[in-house]
Amino acid sequence: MQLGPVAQALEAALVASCPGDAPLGLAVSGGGDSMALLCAAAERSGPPVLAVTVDHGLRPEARDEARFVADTCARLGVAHTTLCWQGWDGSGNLQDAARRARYRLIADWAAGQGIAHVALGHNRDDQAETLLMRLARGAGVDGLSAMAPARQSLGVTWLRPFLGLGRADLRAFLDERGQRWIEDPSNEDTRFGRVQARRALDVLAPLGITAEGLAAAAARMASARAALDVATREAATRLACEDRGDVVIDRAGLAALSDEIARRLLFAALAWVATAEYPPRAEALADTMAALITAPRATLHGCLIARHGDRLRLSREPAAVAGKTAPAGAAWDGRWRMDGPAVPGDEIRALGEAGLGLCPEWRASGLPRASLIASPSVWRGGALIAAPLAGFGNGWQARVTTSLRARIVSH
Ligand SMILES: Nc1ncnc2c1ncn2[C@@H]1O[C@H](COP(=O)(O)OP(=O)(O)OP(=O)(O)O)[C@@H](O)[C@H]1O
Repeated sequence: MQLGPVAQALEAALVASCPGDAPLGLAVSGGGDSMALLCAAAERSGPPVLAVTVDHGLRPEARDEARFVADTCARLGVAHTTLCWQGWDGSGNLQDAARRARYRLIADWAAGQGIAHVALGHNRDDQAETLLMRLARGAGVDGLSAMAPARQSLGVTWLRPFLGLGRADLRAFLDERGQRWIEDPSNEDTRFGRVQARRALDVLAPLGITAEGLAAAAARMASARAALDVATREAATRLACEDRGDVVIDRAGLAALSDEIARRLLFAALAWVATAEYPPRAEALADTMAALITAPRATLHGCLIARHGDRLRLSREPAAVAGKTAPAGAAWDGRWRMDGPAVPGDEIRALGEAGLGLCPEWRASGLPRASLIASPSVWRGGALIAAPLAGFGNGWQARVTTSLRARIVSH
């Protein structure tokens, strides 16, 4: 039997990225895109398919929507789970927090089910609208890059089989099957940037600016971004080295790089040292680098950047970690682990000025004072037990669990 474009797209994505016998997770909100995903996956003969819906508890209808997906799954013979999110602490952007929580909840669910691949319903129109919204914010290559058809994060490979299909194609596929979907009322709310972008696409059509064309441009941006990542990794290998959690960069080499690669290298180094999810703003970085022409040091993004002869050293800013604590067995400041003879109640903290004063051998470490003050140390009540980077190991070792290189993949 000839497969239609929707089934074909799913098939192609699975052949490209998912082993033939692996179970497949589906993130199904009940909207047209993910309902098409559900129907197409249910029609395949192959390994088991499991669907999941996140009820963010933010709209009264959300519970009914999850029920609608569950009922449809029952009819199609697909196992279904609803996950509830109650985690918003009221801080930050609600949409962003909900989105992150959704991915986290789905990833945990997938791990619990032994599922390594989860498909999402994003389509070509989403891609084009995102590009327009990012253009409005003056985004560069990274921001204008298309979503990847397959991407690893949170221990899951996320698949987006429908990036080459339009929203209308997916709805037509559902109509053919008499399958309903939920129309999100916010899709008509012109206060949302995405809805404005959708309307703008209609206006742009006479100029020949189409979702297809914009999606193609976004794909080229993604390819350019990948090339920039390679160049940045090469620059990092040549010019930068990790030194016990700090990054040391050759200043002359950095100055000889193109602005774009220098910025990317510094972004990655700052984000690695500060375990920050996002890099600092480009303007803030430019101001800081200009200040460092005359000033010996500057702070940015929770990091201290200091000139040491012909090198720049990026280290954690002591003030940024002064109040951070973690149990001895846990990660500290997002990237440090302390291994040693722990007893219950032992705590990891930044060494601090006072702690450094208890480490007479610190100069032998060769690390600057500021790096050591921000370095991890073990405390038992008020007593310093170990400060491995400051020459007071006492049977303990400090190790960084991430790498600068891994940070230089901007997506
Ligand atoms: N509540 C939900 N439960 C399960 N899956 C969901 C839910 N919301 C969205 N998804 C999945 O994510 C896909 C994209 O949805 P949507 O465009 O609303 O996400 P978004 O908030 O824009 O996030 P992104 O930044 O990933 O695009 C859907 O097609 C579906 O596969």
